[in-house]
Amino acid sequence: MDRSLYNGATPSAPVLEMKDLRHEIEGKEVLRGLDVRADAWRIGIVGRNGSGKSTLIRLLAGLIVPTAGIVRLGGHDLARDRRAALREVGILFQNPDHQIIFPTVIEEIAFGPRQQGNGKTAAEDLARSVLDQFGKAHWAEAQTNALSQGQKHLVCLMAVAAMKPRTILLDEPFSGLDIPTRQQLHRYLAQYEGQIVHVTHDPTDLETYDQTIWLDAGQVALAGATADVLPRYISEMHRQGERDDISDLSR
Ligand SMILES: Nc1ncnc2c1ncn2[C@@H]1O[C@H](COP(=O)(O)OP(=O)(O)OP(=O)(O)O)[C@@H](O)[C@H]1O
Repeated sequence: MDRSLYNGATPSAPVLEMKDLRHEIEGKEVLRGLDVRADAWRIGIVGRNGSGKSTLIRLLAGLIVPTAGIVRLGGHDLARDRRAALREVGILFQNPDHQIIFPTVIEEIAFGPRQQGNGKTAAEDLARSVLDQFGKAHWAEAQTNALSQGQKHLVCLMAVAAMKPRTILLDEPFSGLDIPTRQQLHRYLAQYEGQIVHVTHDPTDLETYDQTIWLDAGQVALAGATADVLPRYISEMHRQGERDDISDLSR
């Protein structure tokens, strides 16, 4: 893969770094002292519902400021350095309807490059080249509201890719999609030359990933090579599935 295109003058992946990272929401400590360093091109974040995954993704993207501690991506504190954020990071959320704002595909994809300072024609040229790269040149004038959910996800991915961030953060982007659509979107994602940090509770999403961080109740249960972390996560999830903690209202 030619990673030099993606703001990546360096051949190494951006480093995710957390030092005693803490975050409270409405008085509840959602993240409780995370100390992690991960530096692969493909990083997964797994954990049960409510373990703090989405909060961590928002902190990494700089969308929220931590209550205490340090969180950096590629050496940047993105909550404080919004210019770097625009260049370094793109984020894909679970629901594409919350992300798509323009009536046509080309306008949607050209929006990010416009925000980055490109003129209208240059931004549209960039958008067309991304559509071409994904084999979707014929989608340019399509109405975004007429697309299927899977197609909308792909438009969001292309819109993020058009900004060429070094890192794309994915927050459970494929939940609710059927298996063939998920497989196809995974193939498109695999083509991305930049770094991908993918939050999911589904370990099958991460089988090909290099490193995985497992969050449990706002703390790191385990972090390291996916080949080590994932089997232990799966067996613990099965063990917990035998119990009945769904009835526990303190979670
Ligand atoms: N806006 C909010 N107000 C109150 N509590 C919140 C808010 N956002 C998150 N929380 C709480 O913070 C904790 C972590 O939530 P978060 O969404 O980060 O977890 P998650 O691992 O992404 O969960 P899921 O897999 O269900 O999306 C949960 O207990 C949640 O109830």
